[in-house]
Amino acid sequence: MSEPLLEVRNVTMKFGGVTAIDNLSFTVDRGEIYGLIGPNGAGKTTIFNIITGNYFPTEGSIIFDGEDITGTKPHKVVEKGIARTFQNIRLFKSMTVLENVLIGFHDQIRYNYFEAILRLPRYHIYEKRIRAEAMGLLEEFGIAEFADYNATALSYGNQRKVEIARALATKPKLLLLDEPAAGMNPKETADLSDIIHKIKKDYDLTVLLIEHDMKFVNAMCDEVTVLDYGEKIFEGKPADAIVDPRVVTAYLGEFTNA
Ligand SMILES: Nc1ncnc2c1ncn2[C@@H]1O[C@H](COP(=O)(O)OP(=O)(O)OP(=O)(O)O)[C@@H](O)[C@H]1O
Repeated sequence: MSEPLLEVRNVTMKFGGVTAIDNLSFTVDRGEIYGLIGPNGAGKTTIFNIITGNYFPTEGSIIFDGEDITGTKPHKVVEKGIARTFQNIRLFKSMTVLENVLIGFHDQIRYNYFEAILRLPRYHIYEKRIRAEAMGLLEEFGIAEFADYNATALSYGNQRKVEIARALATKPKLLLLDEPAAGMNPKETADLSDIIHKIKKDYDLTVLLIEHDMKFVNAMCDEVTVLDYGEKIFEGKPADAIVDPRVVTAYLGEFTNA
């Protein structure tokens, strides 16, 4: 039986006179890969920002794992088990690939400041364990050989993998991916969808993703919600979305080449 992990309940978001989200509700079940699609400006990123606590909705609520998390601060949302990646990759440019992933482990570090300064045994034990876990993630993503490279020296596709690895380091139950395939070539996109399927299984994840690439959505998602001007115009299987007249009209035939 399906069990809800994330519920977006009657959410409205207004920015001055602009209604970015209009009374939106949808439910993401545990273990699902759920897609949020829609033309530019439809409100997809705004919904991510509400889920992650970056925006407080004008109306409505966000229920995660049975708890109302509406308005919870972003770092607390991460602690509750929601991690995200961004439309424009956000890596620490002056850090190595490994250091970027280590940042994701930050919240789990159980030694205090003095132990760190004095380099006491507990510090070393945790540091070693965390580095091994971070390297394990890089291996899983096939980028361990670049661990000591500067993050920005990697190809776009590999930088995206580093960003997802960093999100996974926070041990999320729900992973939010904002246009993960944007800017990738077909080979990188195929590679990415294999990885998302694999990590979903290995880490017992639920995934909510925003995407424009309908081929990718079709290959990835169990279910989709289509937004247009902040309103839900379709909910169901991706294969049904691309033949739905309201969806086709909203995209003005963008799918014909998908
Ligand atoms: N902080 C903000 N202040 C004012 N308006 C905003 C803000 N954030 C988003 N909007 C507006 O809300 C609407 C939805 O934007 P949003 O970025 O969520 O769309 P999107 O579906 O993610 O688009 P894209 O595919 O281009 O990323 C747009 O009209 C946008 O201009």
